[in-house]
Amino acid sequence: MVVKKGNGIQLKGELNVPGDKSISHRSIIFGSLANGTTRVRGLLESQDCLNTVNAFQLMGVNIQKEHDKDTYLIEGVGVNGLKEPKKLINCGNSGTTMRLLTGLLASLDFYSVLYGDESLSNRPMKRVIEPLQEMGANIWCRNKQLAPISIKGKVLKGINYSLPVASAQVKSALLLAGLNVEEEIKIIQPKQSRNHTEIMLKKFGVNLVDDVNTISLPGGKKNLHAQNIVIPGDISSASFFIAAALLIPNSEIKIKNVGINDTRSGIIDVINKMGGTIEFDHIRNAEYEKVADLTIKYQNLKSTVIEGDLIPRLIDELPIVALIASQAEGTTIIRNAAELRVKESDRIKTIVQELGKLGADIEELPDGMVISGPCNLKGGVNVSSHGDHRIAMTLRIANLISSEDVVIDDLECIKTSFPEFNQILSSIIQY
Ligand SMILES: O=C(O)C1=C[C@@H](OP(=O)(O)O)[C@@H](O)[C@H](O)C1
Ligand SMILES: C=C(OP(=O)(O)O)C(=O)O
Repeated sequence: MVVKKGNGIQLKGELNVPGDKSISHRSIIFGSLANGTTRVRGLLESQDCLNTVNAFQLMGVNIQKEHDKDTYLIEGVGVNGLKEPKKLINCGNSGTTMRLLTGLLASLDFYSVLYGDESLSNRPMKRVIEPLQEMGANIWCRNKQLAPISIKGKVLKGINYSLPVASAQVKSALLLAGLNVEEEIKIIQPKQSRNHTEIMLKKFGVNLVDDVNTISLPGGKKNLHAQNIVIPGDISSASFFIAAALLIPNSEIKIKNVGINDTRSGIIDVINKMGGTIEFDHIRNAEYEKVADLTIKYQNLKSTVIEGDLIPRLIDELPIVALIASQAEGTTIIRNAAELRVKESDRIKTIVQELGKLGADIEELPDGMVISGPCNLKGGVNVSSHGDHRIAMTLRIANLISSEDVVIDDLECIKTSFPEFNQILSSIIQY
């Protein structure tokens, strides 16, 4: 039995994680499309979400932070009130910004161009472009599948579409296009993916039928009514601290106000399957999204199998789950997760490569990985985040449990989703 290391440190205390990234993007989008002023508390001010804010400002929406307060005010212009942007829209590193906007802009009567950084320029866009073209959209892009994307919006037809992959971004793109369509939009998903768009559309007063794997948006122009939104803490950001507390001896932390929507809480199920316990307090419903305070203590874990319906419920957490598995007793298998290959990096390849350099027993599968533990992470090497925020944060936690220091090439990319990551981590480390 290998002894897990915390290098003499432990994690203690209470913390809050910043607002949920998926819900933040959607608040900006629906707030901009509503009639009236939407107030958003706890918006995630990460680079990805700021790119969405900039996009709507370019299309004439007044979005401002209230002086000295944690609240953004969005003066909605109505579904047809956006103006043609005079500049190209920079989506940066954000797949959510690019895919959701492609859907929305396909049905609005003006010309626009979306582009992104090198990583985003290599991520698949055919998955949104193809069904939108089936609805009649005018969209052009590089090699018929990659950004930059040019759109000349027009009146679209309805669609009855079975998604080939369980993607919340594709589902949301079609629903956004559907806000301006006279016919029904019906989407059948192979597995349940995050449902924040469905929840928020209903909150803004749109009549939508959402029956687990079938979503129907009736035809006709929609009117969205401005709302007050309070954004829960992001469980994907929390997962790095959850992992650190589970793996570092004598740790005990409480993460307050975390969103635990069932379509996002797969990591909790996995920890339970590994024999671990996370305590939930003060479970409540904030604007249709479930929220709780989570207490996590150091504990011994065993291996498990992660597959099937669980995968979309923890897709962004799989890099940090791989690190947890490297410290659990036995062989953990992750499969049905080929989607990891088309994120900010090929996350199967990058996590296997980088945790492997630290000494983890980890192998690649075409659609996942096999990890045996517990293993002593030796560290003492240079590793790369590959410019991917979730790989960077996983390696930062791996550094805490490695015998020798790990040098990570690029930590700047963390600002994509979690600019306060280092500061919050430092605040709970005790020596
Ligand atoms: O809709 C969203 O907000 C997201 C959906 C997921 O992507 P896919 O839709 O590609 O599965 C996820 O990985 C991404 O971080 C955010
Ligand atoms: C995949 C992610 O985001 P996006 O697709 O929006 O770039 C992520 O945040 O891990």
